[in-house]
Parts: sequence; structure tokens; C-alpha cells
Amino acid sequence: MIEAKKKFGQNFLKDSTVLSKIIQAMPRNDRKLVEIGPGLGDLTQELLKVKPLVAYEVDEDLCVYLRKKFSKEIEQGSLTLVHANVLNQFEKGSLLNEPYDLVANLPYYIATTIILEALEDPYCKSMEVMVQKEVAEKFAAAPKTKEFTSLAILTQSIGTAKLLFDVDPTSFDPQPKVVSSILKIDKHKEFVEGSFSGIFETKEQLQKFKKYLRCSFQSPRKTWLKNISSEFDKQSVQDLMQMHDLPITIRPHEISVLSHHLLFKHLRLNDARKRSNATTE
Ligand SMILES: C[S@@+](CC[C@H](N)C(=O)[O-])C[C@H]1O[C@@H](n2cnc3c(N)ncnc32)[C@H](O)[C@@H]1O
Repeated sequence: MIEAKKKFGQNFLKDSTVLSKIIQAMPRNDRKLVEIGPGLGDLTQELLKVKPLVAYEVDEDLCVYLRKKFSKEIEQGSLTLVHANVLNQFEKGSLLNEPYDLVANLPYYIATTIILEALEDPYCKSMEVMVQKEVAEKFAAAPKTKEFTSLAILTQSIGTAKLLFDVDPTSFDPQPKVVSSILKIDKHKEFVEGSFSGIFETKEQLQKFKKYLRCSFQSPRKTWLKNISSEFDKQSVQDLMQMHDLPITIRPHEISVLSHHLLFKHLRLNDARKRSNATTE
């Protein structure tokens, strides 16, 4: 018998209704599938009925169990089981060297980090992941709500994020202390190889946008003007806000994703103009 290990965030999904709802919501296309943390393989078994997959599992004991359980599928090549810490794999590059969809019941202690890595992995085209409900709400938050932070803006700049449904702790063994949710993120078609609608043409621009967001939300209760003025000239920011009809009292979570893109673009242009004036003077 395999004991669940707390240190690896092991809560095994045992509810067949939830399993079939996850399968119903998964994308139907010709892309490869990746699962993170197959655990005892209940979700893996259902996924394999739809298409072949590559699964990353950190726990060697579970890998031994899974190699036996899926010996036929591994031999036939429909399941590739990789014994690895998925975070190390992201560090090396992508989870797969071709476009893929991610479906997983994520280990909660590193769920946010995994989603952020997958967001920036251009080969990952979509995610359907089980996470703690509060985490799903942060990624899928709507503007003007208190959950709408830099995390939601970054996510919704790269794709559409939706909380599909909640999952009760009783669906797992052992039961987690929190309610879980299925989060679906579909990347915008333009986000291919790090290029997105002229806003993030390069990986460097995406990093700059992340820096802009950190600055915009450094004190979430303060006004956006106060936050962003620590990095950019206050008068130019005020002029920009006037141009976009934004009240100077607006706070960062009250600004839409699109407006954040426009503000970021203008601030960068202003900066570039200033730098080129300085070199010609
Ligand atoms: C919440 S359980 C889900 C198990 C199974 N998919 C299910 O639905 O019952 C999380 C799984 O992720 C694995 N895991 C934890 N940390 C990991 C890591 N860094 N890399 C790969 N797998 C990891 C755990 O060992 C466990 O199998």
C-alpha cells in the first residue's frame, strides 16, 4: 500500500464524477498532452483513453507503482513516465519540445510557480489544472475586484483564464483542508514563441511588462500614479493618465488589462524618446 506523502502535496483524486468532468473539459486536438504529478494514476488512466501523454512524477515510490500499473501503455509508447522534479525541467526549457496541452491535479505547494512557468513556456498552449480555489480565483480575477492583481493581469495578457468548477475535499484521499477548483487557461493564438500582439515581441519585453506590473502594484492600496511615479517621471505619467481619461486617484486593480498594456506601451515609448533625445543633445 502506498502512503500519501505530505511533502509532495499528495491528495489523490478518487471521485469518478470529477474525473469525467475534467476529461469532458480537456481540449480535443492533435497536440500532445502533458500531466504533472500522475500520483496513483487515476487521472492518467482517463487521459490515456483520449490520447497519449508524457507524465512527470517526482516521487520514486509512485514511479515504481506507475511503471507496474501502466507497463503495457509504457511499452506501447502511449505513456512516457519521467521521474523528475518538474520545476527542474522548466528550468532546462520546455516540458516538451513541441506544442502541448497541460492537464493536471497540481501539488498545491508549488501550483502557482508551475502555472507561471507554463504560462511563459511557448510550447504550452493550454492548461486545465486543479488548484486551491483561492489560487484559481487569483488567476481568473476580474478587474476592479480585490483579487485582480499583477498575477491576473499577466495571465490574462497571455491567455483567457476561467474557473470551471469547484471540487469538494471529500473527492480526495487524503482530504485536503481546502476547497479546490479547476482552472482553465487558453493561450491567445498570438502568444507563439514569446510574441504577443506587438506588446511582448520578445521575451525581454515580457520581462519588462512584469517589472511594470511589480511597480504598479508595489502598494496595491495606493494610487497607481503614486506607485508608478517611483519609476517614471510623475508629470509625464499624469499627462498620460489625462490622455487616457484615467482619474489620478485610480488604483492599480481598477485599471483593465488592455489599459495596462496601453499605459505600459506609452511609458516605454516616452522612455525610449527621452533616451534618444539625451544621446542627440
Ligand atoms: C495532488 S497530487 C495529484 C495526484 C494525481 N494526479 C491525482 O489526481 O490523484 C500531486 C502529485 O504531484 C506530484 N509532485 C509533487 N511535487 C512534484 C514536482 N516538483 N514535480 C513533479 N511531480 C510532483 C506528487 O508526488 C503527486 O503525485
